[in-house]
Amino acid sequence: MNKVAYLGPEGTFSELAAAAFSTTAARFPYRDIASCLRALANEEVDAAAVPLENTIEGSVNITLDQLVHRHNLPIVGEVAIPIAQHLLVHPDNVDERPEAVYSHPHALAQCHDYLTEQFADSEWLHASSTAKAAQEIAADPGLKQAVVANRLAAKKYGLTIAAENIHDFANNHTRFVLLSTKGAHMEPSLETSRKKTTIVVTLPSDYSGALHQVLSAFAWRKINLSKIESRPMKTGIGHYFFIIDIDHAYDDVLVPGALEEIKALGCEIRLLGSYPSAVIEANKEMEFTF
Ligand SMILES: O=C(O)C(=O)C[C@]1(C(=O)O)C=C[C@@H](O)C=C1
Repeated sequence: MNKVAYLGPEGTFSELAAAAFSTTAARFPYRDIASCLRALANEEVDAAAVPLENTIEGSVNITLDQLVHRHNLPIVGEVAIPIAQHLLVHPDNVDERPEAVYSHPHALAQCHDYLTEQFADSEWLHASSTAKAAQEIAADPGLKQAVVANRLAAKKYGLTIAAENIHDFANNHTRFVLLSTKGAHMEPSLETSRKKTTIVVTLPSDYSGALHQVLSAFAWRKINLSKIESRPMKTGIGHYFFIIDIDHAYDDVLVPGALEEIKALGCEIRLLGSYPSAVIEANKEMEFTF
């Protein structure tokens, strides 16, 4: 893989994930997740590294919805990386109380308890990414705002860490997926024996027990599912599809039979990918490549 798109600017968690997927690929920052996926669809890049789910805040809906409704971009790898959120301030403002806290909405949500305790009276402002907030605050000390971002962003934009590890739960990880239409794959050092398959299931119609029947096809074969989530089909209230993560490869002995059984029930199945899945533990230094 030569070029990988990520949510920029430099210093986001997405850039850390892109570097974890490949230490050699050139990293290309984009202004939002939809632009990363468009760049891949338009073949400006060979791959995109985008967040899918966080242990504290849950799914990144924009990624799920873009993958289901807008594109046909296969998932070729997954890595869960540790997320340590810090409070950063401009070095000129270390002795002042910040007038607002600025960051990506997911980062603010991961620090909700801390921010409620420390900054209940301040405004919490949304940025397009953690590093974007850091970049803007670094450029204008007059703003007197604090930023929630990682250590890499502090270093890159010359901000001071005023408080460390402000996320509300210790085990904070975000799952990122690598998407590619060009046969890109993740760093061999990350490859584990764990394989996962993600499918989108649409039920034929809303009748009692429909989802139960789908789940039974997995249950009696003892196929473990690691996630099931309903998302709106965007066609009307009460219309949902299900995104299901299966803890096995697509061609694993019992999986094809389960999927055939679900199709025989009249369900539509779309494969989003079958891929190796890795976890980087919290004690591993993530900024090693920068
Ligand atoms: O803003 C960033 O640094 C990102 O990479 C985005 C993002 C997200 O979308 O959840 C990624 C990981 C963290 O959970 C917080 C923010």
